[in-house]
Amino acid sequence: MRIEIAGLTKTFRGGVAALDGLDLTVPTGMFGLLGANGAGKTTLMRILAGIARPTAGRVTVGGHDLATTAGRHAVQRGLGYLPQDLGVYPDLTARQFLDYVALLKGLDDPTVRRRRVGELLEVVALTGQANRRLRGFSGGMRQRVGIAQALLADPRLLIVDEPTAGLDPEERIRFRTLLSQFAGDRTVLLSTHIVDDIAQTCREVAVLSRGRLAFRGTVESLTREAAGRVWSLTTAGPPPPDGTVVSALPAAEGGMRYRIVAATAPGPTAQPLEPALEDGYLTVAAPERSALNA
Ligand SMILES: Nc1ncnc2c1ncn2[C@@H]1O[C@H](COP(=O)(O)OP(=O)(O)OP(=O)(O)O)[C@@H](O)[C@H]1O
Repeated sequence: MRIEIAGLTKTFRGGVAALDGLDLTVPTGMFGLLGANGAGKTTLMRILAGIARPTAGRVTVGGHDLATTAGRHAVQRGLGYLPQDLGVYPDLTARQFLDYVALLKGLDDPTVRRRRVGELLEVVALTGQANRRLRGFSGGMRQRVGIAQALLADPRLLIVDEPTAGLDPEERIRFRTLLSQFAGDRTVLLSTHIVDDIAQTCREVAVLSRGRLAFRGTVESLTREAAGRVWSLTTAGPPPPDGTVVSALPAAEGGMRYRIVAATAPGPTAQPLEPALEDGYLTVAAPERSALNA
């Protein structure tokens, strides 16, 4: 299910342009969406889910135009959405909650519904906790309930907004593996701040910056954006003012060892390094600012 976005603009009251003439094509499979806080990721996802309306521009999902009521309904029938903050009813058990959402999604036949809920509890490895109230669930368990509710109607398009924020490493890995397994010939749009989640699951990625497309391409080509721009510099003094400090570690020989993304060597003793995805992301998303020196 291909998503075609052209000239997409969303301006909020007060003049904030959350999206500013965005052009983007999203193919079938897992697709990553990266961007700093406020870059416009959630706004884009809400528009794709039919919850928010654009100020200008055109979006089609699987050929259906989101500007029309018929188009929105067609998209919503094949859509699963896991928002940043999924409201759950704490007094319901996982099974009751999923049953309730399934009913809202039109799974009217109780036998079909029971079977589908049971299947999904199995998929997200919560069968053993199915009859516990959601109030006692950990963040990771709640996110798994969230993904189960998003998958109830077997969507062709799954939109997930920062699903791994706040999860411990084990839960994060489990969750992103689940998404990859689900993707197959469907479209999964994964928005996150966590560059590693994209590196481990997506072939292609887009980077949003201030409502515009800063990059679109393969994960490898985003990494290559930083080729020749990543440096290691050990110094007892402060980091150089130009460039973005990616990491700072105490050096064995004293002082600090900085990993720096900068167009030119940040000092005479700087050593070139192989770029990683995070370096590529910083090159396209924040070329003008340094993490430590901003
Ligand atoms: N309902 C709203 N009213 C006014 N401004 C809004 C509204 N929703 C979002 N914005 C603004 O639009 C911009 C983009 O916000 P958005 O939530 O889409 O970014 P984001 O990339 O999802 O950020 P985050 O990673 O923090 O969730 C921000 O400047 C935000 O303050």
